[in-house]
Amino acid sequence: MSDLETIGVVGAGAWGTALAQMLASDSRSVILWAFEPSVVKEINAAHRNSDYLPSAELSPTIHATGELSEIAELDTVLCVTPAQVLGSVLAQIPTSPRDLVLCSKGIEAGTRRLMNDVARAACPDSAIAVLSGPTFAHEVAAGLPTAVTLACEGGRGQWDRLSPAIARPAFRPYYTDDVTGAEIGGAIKNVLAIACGLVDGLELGQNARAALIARGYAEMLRFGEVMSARAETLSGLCGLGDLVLTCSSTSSRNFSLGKALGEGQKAADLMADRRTVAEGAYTAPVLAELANDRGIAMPIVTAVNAILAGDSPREVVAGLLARPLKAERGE
Ligand SMILES: NC(=O)C1=CN([C@@H]2O[C@H](COP(=O)(O)OP(=O)(O)OC[C@H]3O[C@@H](n4cnc5c(N)ncnc54)[C@H](O)[C@@H]3O)[C@@H](O)[C@H]2O)C=CC1
Ligand SMILES: O=C(CO)COP(=O)(O)O
Repeated sequence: MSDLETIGVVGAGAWGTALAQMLASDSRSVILWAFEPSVVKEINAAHRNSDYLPSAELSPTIHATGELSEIAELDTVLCVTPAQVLGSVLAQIPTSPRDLVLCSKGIEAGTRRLMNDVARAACPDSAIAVLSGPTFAHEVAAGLPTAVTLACEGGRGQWDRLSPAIARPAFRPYYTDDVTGAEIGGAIKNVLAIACGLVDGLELGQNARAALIARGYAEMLRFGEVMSARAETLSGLCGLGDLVLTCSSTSSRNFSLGKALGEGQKAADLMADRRTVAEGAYTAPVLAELANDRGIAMPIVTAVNAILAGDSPREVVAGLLARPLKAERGE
């Protein structure tokens, strides 16, 4: 048995399972909470999670559980549930872990809260950090080189505790204390990835995709400024880095959702009975509402939201292209 700190991971979808595998790569114990009893059983019996991360043979030092009380006693807990259920899952943890590292990417519908606000309300005694960046789960589970932003609200002191627990030779966190910026980058890029998938599905070409990435990034910067995120954070791994990854690959569930919409499938059909999460579909409506209320110009986010609500992709794109010409920056 290793004498390294045991780390908790809440959520055994693709990303929670991949993070558990990465953390266990130095033979430390990881306790992984799963929502479905069948997933707990399979991880403990066969070291596999065939529902959510079929590519990986998991480390035997990963112990799965369905009891959140097993996690509550640990000092370091990574939270990797879908964004819309983070609050309800954390509310069931009996005590506040010392450090909660948030890895979900989204904005809570209804309350319009970022994940750090959701977590702080549920676990007021925990110090919050955000781990976000360009990270396809199957690549991290395979040990491929990956870099992330680790935003620590507790500043350098929290970073000094967390970075040795989380960094591995092929997994490099970079420090910031801009928790809001780290969260905004991850939430918005999912919506923009749907837009880039739409461009692919509609066969609008690679120029259009590059234009969407650049103009989408301008929307991210405008939103970030109003929310007091730092532009330098959004230019890093958790913003531009993740935008480039997810806007360029069908490995992204959000990109694939957009592509299917562009090819003519209906959003309601694509979302029905979906087991894996495409967070951008939940973030788009709340982000469009926030942008509208605060007077932030976010035409691409608004367009994605309209298409998810059933509008014709071709008509929405025609509307985007017909907008008045303007300066590239500053309006
Ligand atoms: N998959 C990836 O490559 C990455 C995902 N993320 C983020 O991580 C978060 C989780 O995504 P994935 O691990 O990919 O999930 P997933 O799409 O692989 O699986 C869905 C997860 O939701 C859980 N779930 C469903 N209903 C639930 C409920 N009522 N209560 C609690 N859990 C429930 C399932 O047990 C499963 O763990 C998302 O916010 C996503 O944006 C972030 C970086 C990379
Ligand atoms: O966030 C991700 C990679 O950084 C995963 O993207 P998707 O959720 O679109 O698959």
